[in-house]
Amino acid sequence: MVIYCKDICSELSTLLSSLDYDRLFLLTDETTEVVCRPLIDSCEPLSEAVSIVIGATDTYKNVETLVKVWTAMGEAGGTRHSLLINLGGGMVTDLGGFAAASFKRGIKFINIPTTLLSMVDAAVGGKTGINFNGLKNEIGAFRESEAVLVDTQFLRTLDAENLCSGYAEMLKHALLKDERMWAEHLTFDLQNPDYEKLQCMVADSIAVKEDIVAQDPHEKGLRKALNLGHTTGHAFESLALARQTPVLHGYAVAWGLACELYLSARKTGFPVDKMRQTVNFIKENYGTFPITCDDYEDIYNYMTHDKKNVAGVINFTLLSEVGDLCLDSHARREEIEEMLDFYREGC
Ligand SMILES: NC(=O)c1ccc[n+]([C@@H]2O[C@H](COP(=O)([O-])OP(=O)(O)OC[C@H]3O[C@@H](n4cnc5c(N)ncnc54)[C@H](O)[C@@H]3O)[C@@H](O)[C@H]2O)c1
Ligand SMILES: O=C(O)C(=O)C[C@@H](O)[C@H](O)[C@H](O)COP(=O)(O)O
Ligand SMILES: [Zn+2]
Repeated sequence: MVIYCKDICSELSTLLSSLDYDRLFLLTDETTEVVCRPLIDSCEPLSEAVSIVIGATDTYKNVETLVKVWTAMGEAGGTRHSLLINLGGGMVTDLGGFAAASFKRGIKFINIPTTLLSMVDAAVGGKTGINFNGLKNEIGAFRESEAVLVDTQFLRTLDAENLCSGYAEMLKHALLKDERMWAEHLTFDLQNPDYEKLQCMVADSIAVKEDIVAQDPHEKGLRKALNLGHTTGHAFESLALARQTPVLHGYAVAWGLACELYLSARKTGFPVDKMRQTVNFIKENYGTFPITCDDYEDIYNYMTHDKKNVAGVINFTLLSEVGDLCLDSHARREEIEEMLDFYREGC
């Protein structure tokens, strides 16, 4: 359930009074604790909440942080009837969601997304988890939150890079939806954003995700659409992590979209002019991820761990048109290398 808030404190109070719980926990990261928590602090039930603060950024979306959260909840008397509020970006909602899914075999949680990315994507739809063994979201569970409280006020303090990062997932949703939404997203001035317009676009973007998740919550089929750009994007993200120069998830997704639209044009008939327009938008707003032919082996190996794969075959989500999905599209190693050649030379 997504609740669009005009007054987040009163919406949160109403929600909390409708839920049955014994202890309340509030999970933040070191940044959201300082810049976002003040926006909800006057919500009266929060005065009773046990606060858990973890490190900020994706390097903390790991098992050590998860242990810290489990330990804090256990030591403060958490039970299966406790409730966790995740206040933060996708790192907090993914890790907090998984902590809630696993503590005492599962407790209730509420997501309050504070980045653009977590509003339109991470906080919605029930995918929770952590990075492990150098791989993105390697360990996790599907578990839906009780509610997602969306308040775009939080975006006021978000830096430009994280805004761009979230926008990449919005562009992905637009590519999945239709030509009107795609064109609207390519003409939006991301360097000088119109926040009022963005607010409407956020709601449209969430609607795309909610609609797909409602039809296939556990990614048996249709939900693989939401992974467009991610077979390659996650490989780039893991490679950057291994190089100890992490990149924001949305940037990796944008670069992955550029690659996978090329593959779509090559294999499933996606129109070349639309591929070029989208790739140009990505180049202008996200730059390029530096790779050489020497990285191909590592990138390919990361792709072999993608969760859409079956029996050793690497599966991509491709498009034959904006809004027309080709799920479970295979690509041979030579085709993947050709895609990476295009990326190195064309981007
Ligand atoms: N579960 C899903 O369906 C799903 C979907 C997309 C992405 N993800 C995951 O989400 C994560 C990325 O999420 P993210 O982009 O939100 O990153 P993030 O949570 O790391 O937040 C980015 C940075 O912004 C700071 N921040 C958060 N809110 C802020 C605010 N309002 N003002 C100022 N700073 C703020 C954070 O402290 C952090 O430093 C990745 O781990 C990705 O794998 C999950
Ligand atoms: O909600 C989904 O489904 C997605 O795939 C959304 C993605 O944007 C997100 O990055 C997700 O965490 C990726 O999941 P994974 O299963 O590929 O790890
Ligand atoms: Zn993503």
